[in-house]
Amino acid sequence: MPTKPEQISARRQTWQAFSLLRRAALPDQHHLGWAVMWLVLAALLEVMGPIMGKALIDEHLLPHHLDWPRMAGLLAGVVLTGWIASGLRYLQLVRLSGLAMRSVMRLREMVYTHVLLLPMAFFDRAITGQLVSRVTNDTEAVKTLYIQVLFVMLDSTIVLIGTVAAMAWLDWHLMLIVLALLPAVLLIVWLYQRWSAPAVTRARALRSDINGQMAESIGGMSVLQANNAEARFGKRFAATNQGHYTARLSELRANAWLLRPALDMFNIILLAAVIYLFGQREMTAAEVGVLYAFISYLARVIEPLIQITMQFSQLQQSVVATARVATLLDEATATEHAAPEHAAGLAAERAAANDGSNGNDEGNAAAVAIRHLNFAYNEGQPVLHDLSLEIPQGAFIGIVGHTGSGKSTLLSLLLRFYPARHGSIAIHGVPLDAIPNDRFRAEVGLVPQDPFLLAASARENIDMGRGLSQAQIEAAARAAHAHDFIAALDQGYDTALGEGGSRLSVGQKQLVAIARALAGTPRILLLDEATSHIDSQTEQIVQTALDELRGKVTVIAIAHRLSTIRDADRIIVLNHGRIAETGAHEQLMQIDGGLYQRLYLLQQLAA
Ligand SMILES: Nc1ncnc2c1ncn2[C@@H]1O[C@H](COP(=O)(O)OP(=O)(O)OP(=O)(O)O)[C@@H](O)[C@H]1O
Repeated sequence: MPTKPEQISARRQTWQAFSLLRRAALPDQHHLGWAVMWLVLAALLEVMGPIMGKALIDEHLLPHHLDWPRMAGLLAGVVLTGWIASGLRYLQLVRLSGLAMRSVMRLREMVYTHVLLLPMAFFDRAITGQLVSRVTNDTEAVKTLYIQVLFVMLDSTIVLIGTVAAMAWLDWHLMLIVLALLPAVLLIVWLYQRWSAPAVTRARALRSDINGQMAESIGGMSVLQANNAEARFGKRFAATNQGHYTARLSELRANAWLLRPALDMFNIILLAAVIYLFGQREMTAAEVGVLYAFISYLARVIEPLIQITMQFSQLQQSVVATARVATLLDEATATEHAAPEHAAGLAAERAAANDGSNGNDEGNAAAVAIRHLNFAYNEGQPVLHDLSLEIPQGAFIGIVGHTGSGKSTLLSLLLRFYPARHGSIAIHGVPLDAIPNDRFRAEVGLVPQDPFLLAASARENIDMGRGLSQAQIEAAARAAHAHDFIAALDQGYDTALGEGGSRLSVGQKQLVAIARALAGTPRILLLDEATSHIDSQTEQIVQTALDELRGKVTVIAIAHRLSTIRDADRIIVLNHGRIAETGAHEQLMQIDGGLYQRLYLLQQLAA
């Protein structure tokens, strides 16, 4: 029989979830073994209690056979088995909870580290909220899977099997009658789940809406308040919140009106049936003990059945969530460029080449050499066409062009965010993909359009975990003209800058971002529209900082504001992914009707 695709995917998800579960718990394997052993022992002891109770009643109380030491032994047995079982359950829970928590911790670390290594292309299609939810909520599902689902199921199954076996040993006729009535429990739980499932799904969806609305409102608070939309948003939130409340209420109603009463009623019916059947028999002394044991066992049969059935929907949800984490972990990470040995090999090759003075050594090579570069994000939609470009070391290069002309794409390729498959890019004479990651990141600095400051101190924002000395941090801040305003903050470099650097002005944030890039002493500095959001005065400061870098650092700056790159050694004008014009400002202004001239005049007019 052919297998349906959804069956395959459900099976694949289950397989993915359980293999991830195993991977996360691998270092704790021995705890798992102990937890199962405590669980089995506790269940067996719990089954033994009523058997000893029965012996006490049958052999001593009813026949008035007062063998005190044996009676005390049996009584102690009843009490002790219960106590020891509780103790073992505690031990099992400690082992299991520890294992589950550590598995979640390990998984979170795995997911976070993996996300950090993913290629930029992945983030083009990723949704931030969903990724965060993978790291926080979905990894938590692993804990649920261990503690709530698998162990409750295992526990309930062991208790059920043990209890049914004990009942069969006591009176197998009666056991069969009890078993015959049990499918009714399954029917009740099934009905409950049918009734409550829509409410559970609705409540879950609405809870995620509540989180979403809250995040959206906080993120866009300025727009929200500026548009006087507080009341409207408040109303929308209240409606969602009310919906969530109603859904939770229906879920609880299903529990209160159907599940509990029906099960209690069923318990009573079962009890009545057992008592009635005993009533039909000739009551011997032995029968009283069996009756006591049977009554003790009844609850232990129904409860595990409810637990097992109730866990199924939880199991399904946890498997789906865990499989989502597994899929994320299966995403291929960005290429790890040139392993250290390879890098050492390259360095040796280059040294040998230098000795031979072939003229293409790092010292003389262009800072950036691009040859016949073609690039498309999506097959068939080229963004860059046959681009060739040579940038000498220490030059200041401006890149301009209309929106969508490919400026940021070129920068992304220089930053190795995407692989350049057609054509080549070399930095200081070495092809991009032959430069080891660490060296590449040290050599190329980036100042993005959005400075992205951490909710940390000015020092930490410049250092970015590189362990730089105060002198290095200060030198970078001075070079970026950020030192004076940082030193004037109440705690200087140790001042917390607030979330997203909220304590600083937009221009100041950008200067901190420049300091951060310079702190790594890059040989090439890339600026992606770093001046587009700042005032003219700060732009002047940035220009001065860039001027001071001339000859020392190769600067490649994309700028919408042409004043930023007016003084560049060379300006490259991109048009639909091709180099349309190139030259210094004065040269480009000579081209009548040229793209640069038009862009410049338009900006002059606007100013
Ligand atoms: N991640 C991406 N996935 C698919 N297409 C993209 C992606 N980024 C940019 N593009 C497309 O590539 C083309 C060039 O975009 P790019 O961002 O490089 O232009 P730009 O010159 O930097 O524009 P702007 O000045 O507006 O930033 C555009 O058509 C854009 O739609």
